[in-house]
Amino acid sequence: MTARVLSIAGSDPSGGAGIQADLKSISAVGGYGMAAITALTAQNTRGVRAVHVPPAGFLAAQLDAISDDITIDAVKLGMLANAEVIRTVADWLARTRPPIVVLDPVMVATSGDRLLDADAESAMRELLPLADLVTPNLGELAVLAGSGGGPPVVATTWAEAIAQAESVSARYGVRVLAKGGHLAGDAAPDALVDAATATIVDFGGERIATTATHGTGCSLSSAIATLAAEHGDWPAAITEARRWLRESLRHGEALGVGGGHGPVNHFAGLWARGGTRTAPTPAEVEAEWWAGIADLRHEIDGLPFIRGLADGSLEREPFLGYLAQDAHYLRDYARVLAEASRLAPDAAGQAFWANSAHGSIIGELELHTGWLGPEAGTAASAPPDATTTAYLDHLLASAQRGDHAVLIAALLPCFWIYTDLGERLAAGEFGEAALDPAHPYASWLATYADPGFTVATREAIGFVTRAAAGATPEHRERMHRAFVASARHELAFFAAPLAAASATPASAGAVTA
Ligand SMILES: Nc1ncnc2c1ncn2[C@@H]1O[C@H](COP(=O)(O)OP(=O)(O)O)[C@@H](O)[C@H]1O
Ligand SMILES: Cc1ncc(COP(=O)(O)O)c(N)n1
Repeated sequence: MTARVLSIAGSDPSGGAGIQADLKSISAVGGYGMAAITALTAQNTRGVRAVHVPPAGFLAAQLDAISDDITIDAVKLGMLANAEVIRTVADWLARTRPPIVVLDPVMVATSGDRLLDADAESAMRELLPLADLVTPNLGELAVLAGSGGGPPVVATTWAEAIAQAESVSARYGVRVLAKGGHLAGDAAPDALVDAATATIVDFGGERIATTATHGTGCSLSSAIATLAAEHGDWPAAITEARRWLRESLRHGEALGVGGGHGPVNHFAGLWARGGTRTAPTPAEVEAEWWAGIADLRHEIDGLPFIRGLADGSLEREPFLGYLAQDAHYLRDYARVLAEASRLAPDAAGQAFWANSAHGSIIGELELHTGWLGPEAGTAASAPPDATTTAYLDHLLASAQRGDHAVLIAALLPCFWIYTDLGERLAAGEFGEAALDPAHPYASWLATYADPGFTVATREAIGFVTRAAAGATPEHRERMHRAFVASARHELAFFAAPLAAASATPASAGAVTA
């Protein structure tokens, strides 16, 4: 299930920190993001120019509006601005008890500007026990570890930072993620410290050379809240959030946002892995693929073979020659359908393609006991011609490559084009003669319009278009190419019987797999 995550934080109009960063981070790691705004800042990558804190009552109204309606799986707390805001949030937390609360105790921006009133630090301490995890940077950790008496002593070594985190964890009964982003040196370690279980989990990592560190704390805490809701395990959530943040940090500068500390690229990984491209629905694939072979279908409709078949004027010799090639075709088509069954990813597909293989070989046998019986003569015993061989080679090669989705795309035109032709012949679209019981090929035309075949074709279209809709764009394109190649072979196949008598259509000569 998608974690529903609420950020309660300030707004950064430059989009790198605050709720803007939170929503991007929650989305990037797979959550549904919500945001209740505590404060508005006027800031960019260089610094904070002004802060406006709306009345706390309005924050309470935002929070209640959400919790009255929506199940919240995790809360991330960011900039809380002042003591009144903190108390409003604390009240709401005490009433609603969200299952996961991650507190990023934002006090000072990367630029050095204050984001929390100095007199609100004690209110922040009261909030700590309501959190499951607090994620201070070194400066914030020093404030929380201090007594509030003298000035905070910021850790200069990682060992000092861990010691401060242990004392904060023990004093406030909260897990602490100490963050080493502001440490001097080549390392940027973090550590999860839990005094209750006396455990420290270290997350090592070299420092990434970049100026794009605006909003790293916001982004990390939001990602951890989301992933903790999903995993139910803190170290696993932190490990994954850090891996994602580090990938995003590496691509921040390339965004070219601002002249100061720029944002990380929250979606760098998703974009690189194809995340910006939308997927068509199966119905859209069906419409696009069918429209894409409209010219080929139109050419098939106009072939002398199809016209002669429809009006009954087609000579017996080329008709039987066509059936003989069809018999050769069906025999190998059945083998390729069987291979599609073997490669099918699920039982439904396995059953469908096996059943189709059976139907195809039965069709071939019926041709021999019927039209191509012993009295049919020489046309019926012709070996596979070049057109039949080329079509079968395309299908057999698709089977050999072992990609089920591409294979069933190659198999589809034979279902689809035949069914469409059969339905339109039976509807009289090619003239009334095709409906005459005295038509010389009446029984053959009837097999085209077989309702069972129509049902199978609908199913085949469903299997192929669902696979295409779920495929990557590249994979879908390979499927489409195999589909179009087969449609071209269909045209050539219908053109071949009369190819000697009439000119070969231009596109039928240009068949490529
Ligand atoms: N240059 C960097 N290279 C790698 N990780 C970094 C770098 N800067 C910050 N981080 C990581 O970003 C997260 C935020 O850390 P930090 O900068 O310490 O907090 P904040 O953004 O709250 O000031 C931590 O996981 C930290 O390790
Ligand atoms: C609204 C808002 N919230 C938080 C931060 C801190 O982010 P960082 O310390 O990573 O710059 C910020 N700059 N603005």
